[in-house]
Amino acid sequence: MCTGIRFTDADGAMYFGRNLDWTQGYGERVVMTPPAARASAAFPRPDDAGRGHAVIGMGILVGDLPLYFDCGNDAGLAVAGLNFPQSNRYANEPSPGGVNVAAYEFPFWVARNFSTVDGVREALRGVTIVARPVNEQLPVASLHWLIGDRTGSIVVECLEDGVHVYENDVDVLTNEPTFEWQRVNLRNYLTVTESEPAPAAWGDATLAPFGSGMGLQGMPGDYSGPSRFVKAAFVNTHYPVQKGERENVTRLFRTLGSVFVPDGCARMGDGAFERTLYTSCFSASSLTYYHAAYDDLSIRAYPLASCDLSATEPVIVPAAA
Ligand SMILES: C[C@H](CCC(=O)NCCS(=O)(=O)O)[C@H]1CC[C@H]2[C@@H]3[C@H](O)C[C@@H]4C[C@H](O)CC[C@]4(C)[C@H]3C[C@H](O)[C@]12C
Repeated sequence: MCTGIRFTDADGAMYFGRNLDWTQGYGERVVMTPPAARASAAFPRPDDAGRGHAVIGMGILVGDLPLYFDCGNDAGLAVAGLNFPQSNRYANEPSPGGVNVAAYEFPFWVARNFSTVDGVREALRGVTIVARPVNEQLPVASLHWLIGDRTGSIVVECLEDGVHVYENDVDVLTNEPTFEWQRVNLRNYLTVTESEPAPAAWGDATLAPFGSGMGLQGMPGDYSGPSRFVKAAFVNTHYPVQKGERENVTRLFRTLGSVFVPDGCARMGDGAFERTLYTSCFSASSLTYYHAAYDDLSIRAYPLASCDLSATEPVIVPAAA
């Protein structure tokens, strides 16, 4: 399970974040890729030459290649990959003469080369996303992606008939099934409300609400993809707009906290429990990546401005003091 969200503050600046729900980590760290770094691309592409956006996020380094789970860039664009194992169909082979991107490099390709969701949407018309493993130890991960900037967010899914790009008017993504299904399913919950219900008359009996929060009776509380989608969509679209970095980071962590997966509740087929290994937040206002791990309640900040942007290869970023 994983959940991604996006929203904007009172000044229109974007905050973007995710819960990474899984059984084990991959040795991931906060990685910053400076503008001048050259990372080897899986396929020859016009964007190979020259500089790109500075990118910061959670990932692993394989040689000179940053494999991001989620990241943001110096233009305020952010992207996150979430598990999508049943519906996902990447292309098996690259398309000759076209722009090909391996699934493992997709978040980096997006954050490296684009400044806006509009730019990504436009570019994706001609892109093939290819099922290519990183190496023998790191096979293909079946994912779909949430991509956001100050104007909104899109979801990218590879289905039977190719790459789909969906406008995301609730700014939330979880896991299976498809985004289209999850968006239609929200209509099952249109009667849930933040308001306290009025007392009801049942014959001679008057039934008074127990208190506030009862309007959400019927809101699912389990940890499945559809249930987390509904809950996160409700909270994300009802949380009052905030002003200020601290207030918006709080908003992001509290919203994702509403779908946080504690240990012992979601067992996988292999017997291990999934839990929210970390929650991250990218602030496009301050260009800071924030991170909190499952067993450490403090939120650590990694400002892009504190990184050595003149470096020539991706670097692991220590938390700011
Ligand atoms: C497992 C992660 C997604 C978490 C998630 O969505 N959980 C939901 C589980 S469920 O469906 O609801 O059961 C994904 C997100 C990013 C993925 C990683 C990134 O894509 C980077 C590389 C890519 C390589 O191909 C595989 C290793 C890997 C290091 C990936 C491992 C794993 O698939 C990650 C960490």
